[in-house]
Amino acid sequence: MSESRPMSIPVLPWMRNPVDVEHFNECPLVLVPRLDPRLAEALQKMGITSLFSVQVAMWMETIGPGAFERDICVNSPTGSGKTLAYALPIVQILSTQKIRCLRALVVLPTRDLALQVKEVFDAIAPAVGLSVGIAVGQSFIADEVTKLITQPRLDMISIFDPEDWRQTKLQSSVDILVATPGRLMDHINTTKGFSLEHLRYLVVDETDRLLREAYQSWLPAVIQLSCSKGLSLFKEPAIVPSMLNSLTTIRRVGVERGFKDKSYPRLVKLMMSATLTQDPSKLSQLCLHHPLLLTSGDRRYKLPEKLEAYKIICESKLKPLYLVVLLQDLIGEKSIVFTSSVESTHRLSKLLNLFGELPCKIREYSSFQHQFVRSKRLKAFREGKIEVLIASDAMTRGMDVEGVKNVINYDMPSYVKAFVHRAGRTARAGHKGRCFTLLRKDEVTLPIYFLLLIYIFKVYSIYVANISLPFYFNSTVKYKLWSRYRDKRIQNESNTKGKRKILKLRHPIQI
Ligand SMILES: Nc1ncnc2c1ncn2[C@@H]1O[C@H](COP(=O)(O)OP(=O)(O)OP(=O)(O)O)[C@@H](O)[C@H]1O
Repeated sequence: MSESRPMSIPVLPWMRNPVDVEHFNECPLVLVPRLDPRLAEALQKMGITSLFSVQVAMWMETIGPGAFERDICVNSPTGSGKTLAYALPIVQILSTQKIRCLRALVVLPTRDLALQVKEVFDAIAPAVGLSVGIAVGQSFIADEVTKLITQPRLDMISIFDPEDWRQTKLQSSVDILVATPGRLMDHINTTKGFSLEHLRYLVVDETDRLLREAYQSWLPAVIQLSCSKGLSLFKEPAIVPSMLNSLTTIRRVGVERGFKDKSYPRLVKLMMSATLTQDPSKLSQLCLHHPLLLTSGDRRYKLPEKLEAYKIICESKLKPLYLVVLLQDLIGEKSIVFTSSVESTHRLSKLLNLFGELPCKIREYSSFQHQFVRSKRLKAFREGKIEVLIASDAMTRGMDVEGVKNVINYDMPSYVKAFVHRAGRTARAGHKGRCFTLLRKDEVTLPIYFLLLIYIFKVYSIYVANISLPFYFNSTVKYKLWSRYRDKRIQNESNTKGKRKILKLRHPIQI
């Protein structure tokens, strides 16, 4: 898809020698060393028969010789299986200690994403006797408290003594908690018995987005509350070389320069994103210990292997018509149409439904709707009852919907990251997918001085978190001619009802 280019932007020292997960081949479950048979069975029930590269690499750095010694940052493409890459080793290692208390916390930016990740944990954790909880906004906190904290049992005849109640140490009834930052802080500040003192693993999924958005400083609170001085409640099982059998790790085992004799914090941090930030000021908030970076290939952002990217050049005022023609051609396939804002999502959805000629169900998915409506629409989209979702960027990062064949950028994303996450809603888990981007002429050919400016900025800047899409698009994303559209013409016909006005294009649609 894109030629490889060495990282030319100065980055933190530990980011300069990443482990390339592409060194690890996909590994059948039967060959995954030390995988708990009960987990293997649970994975097979999910239809999973082998682990992807990033999952194998994570396994080596956690269950293998890496032995969770270091904090791990994963920057691997969308749809490459990052969720299971962290969920599997955490569930396996927690299952080796028979004790019920909150030991793993997974934080995600949105409620829908948290619900999606909880489903993955629910599919594997119970198989090894672990309990998973959820803490997300827009649901009753009281309901969550009853599920997260073991309330002392008061039998019918005992006389209730408030002193007794206070003496009874409220216990966590979950081992793993999946949460959004806002609701997590609610529990930290108000829920009796909610404690992070035994926390061992902190996963920050969609790290760059979470670090960009300030949420009542949840991160320092979690790090501070979980680093209790006391000895850890439980010791990790010592790993003797014989247990490692075929487990290998790309990097040298053992502590590298600068970390000798440093005590290992109990809290292991796992950072996951397809567009991991390189901003030192943001990464410093994580207080990473001896961090290891896992990437895929040597490009900063990588699109899924089987993604086909197309651009359609058209005038702004004709965009709705081009979109209609495109959707007519993609009938029967699940598509997500992205716009640049919640308002334009709302307008475009209204317009397409007013048009009424498209034989497919089109719905809006944005923060204009209440969470309940959004969850219902997402469920209908997963089930195929809705074929086209008109969405804004905020709603879809990380969203994993099986069978999405097409992503259409109705408005050009302003940053490469947005393009990567939008396009990443398709071509997931090694499947094929297509990404169409409607561009105006001026959005395609950047004035030469602007290209020069970007180049200079890239060469001398400390880090270029977001370069503008046209430059990236033209210089790296290869696109193919969408032949079916090359000689497509839209006839100029307006019917009496005025419902439909199709303009004749002065020239065939150029791609
Ligand atoms: N080993 C596997 N074998 C088959 N399918 C898998 C495997 N691991 C994950 N998947 C599937 O791949 C899809 C993408 O997984 P996941 O959502 O974890 O990707 P991701 O890297 O987190 O993507 P994003 O960056 O968009 O969040 C999911 O539908 C998941 O069920």
